[in-house]
Amino acid sequence: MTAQLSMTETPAAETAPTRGDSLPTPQALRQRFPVDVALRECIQAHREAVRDILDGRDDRLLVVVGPCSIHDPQAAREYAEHLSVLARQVEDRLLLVMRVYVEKPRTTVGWKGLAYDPHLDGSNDMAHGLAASRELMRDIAALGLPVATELLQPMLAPYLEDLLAWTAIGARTTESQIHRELASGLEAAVGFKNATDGDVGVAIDAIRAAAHGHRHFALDLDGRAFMRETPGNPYTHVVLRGGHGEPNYQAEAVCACRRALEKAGLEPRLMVDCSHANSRKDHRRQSEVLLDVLGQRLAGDRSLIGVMLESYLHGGKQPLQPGALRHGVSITDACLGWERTEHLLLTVAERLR
Ligand SMILES: O=C[C@H](O)[C@H](O)COP(=O)(O)O
Ligand SMILES: C=C(OP(=O)(O)O)C(=O)O
Repeated sequence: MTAQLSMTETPAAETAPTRGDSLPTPQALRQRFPVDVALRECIQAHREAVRDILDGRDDRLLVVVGPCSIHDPQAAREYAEHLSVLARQVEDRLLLVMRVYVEKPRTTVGWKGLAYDPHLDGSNDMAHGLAASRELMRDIAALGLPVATELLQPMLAPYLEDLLAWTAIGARTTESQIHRELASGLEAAVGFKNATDGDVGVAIDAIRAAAHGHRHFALDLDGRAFMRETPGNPYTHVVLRGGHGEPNYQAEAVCACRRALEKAGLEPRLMVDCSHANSRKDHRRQSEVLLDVLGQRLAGDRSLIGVMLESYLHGGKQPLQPGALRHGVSITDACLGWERTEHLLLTVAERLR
């Protein structure tokens, strides 16, 4: 049995946190990778376009598409080049927004993303990771592509939020008050995933919480703690991602979600994530999910405002073995390859015409 320690007996090693390297402030990185007036207007236009879809003023389908995670900024740039060409080809029916996910929530432990460990070797060079993340997002926005990410660590928001057109709060954090507060102050629209066990109620609660103004603990652009006052974010929606291996993209589940939103007095608008439990983690099944959702939409369900796809230059995934990585293949969840993605989105756009 372990004896209880009194406060004075607590060993120093247990109380003193380990200090690592200091990090640049959000302001320093914003100065290093600035957003000029033209780009600010472009990002503003991207946000407006997403809001118009959420408000039903624009009947295009919102498509959040891109790698499960970014581990190689060069490959992500290549992907963005392809996507920006496709975005123009389908822009009459689809609004393509690129997933630029630089943080990954893990079920237990694992690589946590470009912002944390950009060299993929456990060195956790976060100063470089933050810079690489901001620079990449800025370059992608400058290509004319709206940028989406999942905000996981609230301290990262001030480094990136001025670049975002759409943000996810993930299945593991939708129930977190801290993430709902964060969402309430974002200018980008926010999709709240249902929980990993499939519970959609927590995402509906999150929408209500984020619509409210909050006062919460935050860091300002100079890295100082302050009390942040948020106006509340009316541009939020549910993202159905399935749960515990069971999908929830079929008409019955979509209808149940729509009814639950209406019952709560909320706008019935939702996105389907074609990956994760909806594809039963088999990337090839994302096409099947997307085509089913398209069928529901064509049958008249206008609450389905968008879809999410995990897609990269090449299909599948690979283990993280530094030095032996294949170019453009995911090191987290398996993705559709570019050719299949392009064919699928051209088909969807055509059918929506
Ligand atoms: O989208 C990515 C993963 O599903 C999520 O980050 C959890 O990953 P893990 O279960 O491999 O840790
Ligand atoms: C982690 C993700 O999804 P979820 O939160 O649904 O697991 C993701 O989209 O990368």
